Amino acid sequence: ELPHFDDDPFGPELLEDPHPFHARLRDSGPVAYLERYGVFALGRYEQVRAALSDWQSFISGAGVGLANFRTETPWRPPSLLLEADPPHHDAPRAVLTSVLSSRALRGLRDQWFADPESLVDDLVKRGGELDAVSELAEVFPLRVFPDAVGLAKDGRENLLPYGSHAFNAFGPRNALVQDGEATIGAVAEWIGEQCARDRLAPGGFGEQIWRAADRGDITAEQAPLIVRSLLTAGVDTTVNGISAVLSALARNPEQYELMRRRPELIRVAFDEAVRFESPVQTFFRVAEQDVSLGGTVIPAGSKVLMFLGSANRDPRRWVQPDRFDLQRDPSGHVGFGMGIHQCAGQHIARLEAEALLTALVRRVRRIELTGTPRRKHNNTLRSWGYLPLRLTEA
Ligand code: HEM
Ligand SMILES: O=C(O)c1ccc(C2CC2)cc1
Repeated sequence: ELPHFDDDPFGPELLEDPHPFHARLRDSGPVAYLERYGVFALGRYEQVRAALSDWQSFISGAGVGLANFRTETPWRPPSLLLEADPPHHDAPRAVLTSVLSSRALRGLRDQWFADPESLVDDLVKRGGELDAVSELAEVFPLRVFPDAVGLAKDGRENLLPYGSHAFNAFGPRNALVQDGEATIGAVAEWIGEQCARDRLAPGGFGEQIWRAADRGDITAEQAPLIVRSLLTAGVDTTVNGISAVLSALARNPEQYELMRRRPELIRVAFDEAVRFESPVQTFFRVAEQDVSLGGTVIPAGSKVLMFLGSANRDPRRWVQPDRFDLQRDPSGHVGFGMGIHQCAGQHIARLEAEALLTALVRRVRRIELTGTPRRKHNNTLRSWGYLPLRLTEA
């Protein structure tokens, strides 16, 4: 018998603390049904990974939020990657894979590693007390990533509000979405303008996407939408990934010590934080045809909600999943997704985190919480709004 839940995963209680619900969902069975939204729910690693990998049965082209694009008008033209299936997905994906490849990022490594050194130096000299969200996690990505895309200097304050709204819009049209709708018009207009070729600095990721259109790899109509993907997915995610790793290190000082002794663990630390916190908590799919999963037949046309955050803490897959542990191997986590839609920007995210953590371990002996952190609620992002820390000089 299919377990039914009337919990609201997009309500304030579960956005504040999803873990008890995730445990009930996982323990209820491989597939469940959320009555409030009329969608199927996957909480276990095995089924989330299966749905992410089977893109023919679980499609993205009808939207990866609650809205079904077959019956509802999207709030913005659909993404050519995230909200597309093969074959339409193929060319835009190939272009971004090439533009954002780890080889392509080698040129950025030196300047991205230099930037946070001055930032951390200033914070430590100032006594090391800070709100790590507003003074670190929201600062560093917004200094390096827009430059790498080739954005103009002014108007960048639109990037975080745009991303927050886009991530809220994957959920139901609750208060979080309605609050964003009041101001998103001007913000979305600014974002759209920045995707035009003449706004993008030569050599940046944006202009490289336009050059792919010159080569005929994609069309000139597709180019600005692919740039829009970078602006939508490239900022809020890394801000929350960085907050997540700083929060985890502050709560586990012995892990920070270990990372200082063994800097090769820096890259593990970020992926372990992405597994542990799952900055991107959920995504939907639509069943293309009747599909059997975990002993349940999911009828064609159904929306399926994948709880990435729950899968990343499934004790059926992870030993002591609720521990932030730099000596585990976090590979295989679904925090960046899995399969053909797996995060196209994961190398960017890892490089930003590696740069910041490298600057920290050099200058800071200890990171500790100095107050009560506060969450920032979003329908899709797991996010800190306030993270009071003290950085003790090494
Ligand atoms: C900690 C940081 C990040 C996290 C946790 C994250 C998470 C994810 C996840 C879960 C997906 C899969 C979506 C799905 O399966 O429907 C995804 C896809 C994607 N991400 Fe990331 N992401 C991060 C950073 C970035 C950055 C920095 C960029 C761009 C520079 C980016 C661009 C994209 C794009 C374009 C896709 C769609 C790929 C496709 O559909 O083929 N992401 N990301
Ligand atoms: O293509 C896009 O616009 C896009 C928007 C949001 C994401 C989330 C998963 C990081 C990915 C892509």
